[in-house]
Amino acid sequence: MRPLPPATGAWREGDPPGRRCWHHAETPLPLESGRHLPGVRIAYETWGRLAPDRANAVLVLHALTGDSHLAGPAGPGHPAPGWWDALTGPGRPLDTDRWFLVVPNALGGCQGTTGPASPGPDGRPWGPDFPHLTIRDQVAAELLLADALGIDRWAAVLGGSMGGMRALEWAVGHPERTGALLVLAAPAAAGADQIGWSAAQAAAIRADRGWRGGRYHDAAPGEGPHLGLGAARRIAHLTYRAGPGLEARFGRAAQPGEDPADGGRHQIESYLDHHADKLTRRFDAGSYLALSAAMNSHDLGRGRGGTTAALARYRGPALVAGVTTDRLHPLHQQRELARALPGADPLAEIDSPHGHDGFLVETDQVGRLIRALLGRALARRPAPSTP
Ligand SMILES: CC(=O)SCCNC(=O)CCNC(=O)[C@H](O)C(C)(C)COP(=O)(O)OP(=O)(O)OC[C@H]1O[C@@H](n2cnc3c(N)ncnc32)[C@H](O)[C@@H]1OP(=O)(O)O
Ligand SMILES: N[C@@H](CCO)C(=O)O
Repeated sequence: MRPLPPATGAWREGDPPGRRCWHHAETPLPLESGRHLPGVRIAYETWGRLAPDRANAVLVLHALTGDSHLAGPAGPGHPAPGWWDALTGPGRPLDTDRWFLVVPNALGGCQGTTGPASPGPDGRPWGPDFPHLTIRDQVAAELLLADALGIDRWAAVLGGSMGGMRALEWAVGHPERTGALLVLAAPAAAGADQIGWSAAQAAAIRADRGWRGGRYHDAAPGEGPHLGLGAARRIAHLTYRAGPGLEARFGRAAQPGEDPADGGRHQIESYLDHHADKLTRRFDAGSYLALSAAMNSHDLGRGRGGTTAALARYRGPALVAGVTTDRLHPLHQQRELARALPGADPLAEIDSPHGHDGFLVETDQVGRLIRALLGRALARRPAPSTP
């Protein structure tokens, strides 16, 4: 058995609290663009115990503004509570008595992993000089983390939205290391509609005077591009929810204490203000743009002879699910994935009025899918092994 490399999980001066960090210091990470990213740090968290044969490791991949905090409350180092908290723990779908869960913050992110706010080669924040990233670059970094942890093959790789894109790239790019695959609310390739919504959000950020061409990380507190990021979140949040669901929830109702006939807000306006305010307190605008660009780069078929040929590379067990009311990554995109993946079950539908965010909100339904997929992963494990 290979020992864990000594640097793994070591806390270094400057590392964020509440996470383990792995530093890939030896060589710069080669990127799809031809550029190289030096000094990559991956922040990650784990739950459960790695079995002696290392066959129970499951990689769980977060969406655009998520991070490594899969479960647990908000607290020092964790600006938000765990995004699948209800699904994680002993006896839960992500059963920590059985599985060793590894959750990295994506490359380009802002919760510990190297991103635009991280120090660049001159010691100052990268800002606009941070290299363009693709989903494949993010997976390349996660591959290095897997190597550092001594995990040759994940029992399963799971993810939703941007996490689903990375899960798909793991399966297609590294099928021998992907034991089973669960993809939620993600497409085989980003389409015009998604790229268009993303462009509107990027324009909102860049229009903010505080953006300063992306060189705002040294600005005084409160002088960053918060207004632009907030506007981007409002646009994005509408794509994460469904029109009829918002209609049923808010209709034309006035925010209590305000009168829309006299310049006050409707409830929906206040609700979007709230989500914008929350995000600007926990997220970096440069990361938002870098990760959005990575999502726009997503195309499984690029350089692989097209989507169908790419998906045929992965023959392991797979489950693909979409949300019935998702207007960002509509259900037909997941249906195409389920049809083209040789080992996939028929498309699973998450029945929800909440739109794209259903993969975060509908925990009962998502939990059943995770149990089904991990049940198949368990059946494929080479030999019994307890953590
Ligand atoms: C659970 C978490 O916070 S996850 C944190 C990390 N986040 C991620 O990884 C993914 C990003 N997260 C998200 O996208 C979202 O937070 C989701 C999908 C998890 C939110 O799902 P829901 O809980 O269903 O959100 P919902 O749309 O009902 O919004 C609830 C919030 O809106 C607020 N709200 C509702 N109506 C109004 C209104 N009229 N005016 C102002 N605020 C309002 C609620 O008070 C609540 O505030 P809180 O989140 O600060 O407690
Ligand atoms: N609401 C989620 C969905 C993105 O897919 C997020 O902010 O990460």
